[in-house]
Amino acid sequence: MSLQIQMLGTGSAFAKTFYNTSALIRSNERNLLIDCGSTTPKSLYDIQLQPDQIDGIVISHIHADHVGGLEEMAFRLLYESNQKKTKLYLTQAIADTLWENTLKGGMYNPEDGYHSLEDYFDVIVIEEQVPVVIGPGLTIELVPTLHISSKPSYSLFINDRIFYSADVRFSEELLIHEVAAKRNCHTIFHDCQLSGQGFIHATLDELLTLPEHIQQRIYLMHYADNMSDFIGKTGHMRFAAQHEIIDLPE
Ligand SMILES: Nc1ccn([C@@H]2O[C@@H]3COP(=O)(O)O[C@H]3[C@H]2O)c(=O)n1
Ligand SMILES: [Zn+2]
Ligand SMILES: [Zn+2]
Repeated sequence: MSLQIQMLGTGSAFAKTFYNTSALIRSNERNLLIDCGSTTPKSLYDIQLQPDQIDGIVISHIHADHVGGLEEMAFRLLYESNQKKTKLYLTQAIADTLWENTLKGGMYNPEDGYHSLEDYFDVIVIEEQVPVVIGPGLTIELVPTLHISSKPSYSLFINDRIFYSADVRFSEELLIHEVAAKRNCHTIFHDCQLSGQGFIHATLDELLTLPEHIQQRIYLMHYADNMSDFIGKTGHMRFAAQHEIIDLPE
């Protein structure tokens, strides 16, 4: 069994030199996409991966840098790949609003029989905080975390031992108690706002308050275009690089 994560993008919502933060989990020939932002299809194109080679997409929350590429993925599967549907893993809270408030504008096409999310995707509604088997050697669990108040938003545990924050505010409780102490995650992918106050994202200054043994497990992602100004200033944490493939212990 092998498990790898390839960062398709490591940029913030407004980054222009990095693609939107999104990752490809590669496990035993299966490809699971975490989020699909507006620039994710171009990143997949760069690594020569076609939409029909993606086995599933899991959605953390509804912001364009995390779901803005779904329309293209669905249309290309439909019109270029023989009406193939990809699996879309999401919670009920996300399913309730993704179609109605984000995708319907471009994708509602009753004339041809396209009325809902299910007409484009093989929708798999998953419970919060319940691990779901994606395939042999791969489980994911979506845990609700705080990003924008009143907007459903999730971080992920992969095989219980890898934490992927998606977009979250800094939380010592989450990182020190849940991720490090309780689950003993060996690898952590965390969003990082490099400067300014972190109203809705964890800032670098906040992450630098974590103990060294936790920082050592952290790859920083979702950073702005001025990332290079911060090389050498991230304590024991590393920047995840775009298209970098990281081998993960299972
Ligand atoms: N209350 C908010 C809401 C949004 N934003 C900015 O918009 C971006 C949407 O994608 P994101 O990756 O969550 O980052 C958000 C902020 O840059 C913000 O700065 N404050
Ligand atoms: Zn984001
Ligand atoms: Zn967001």
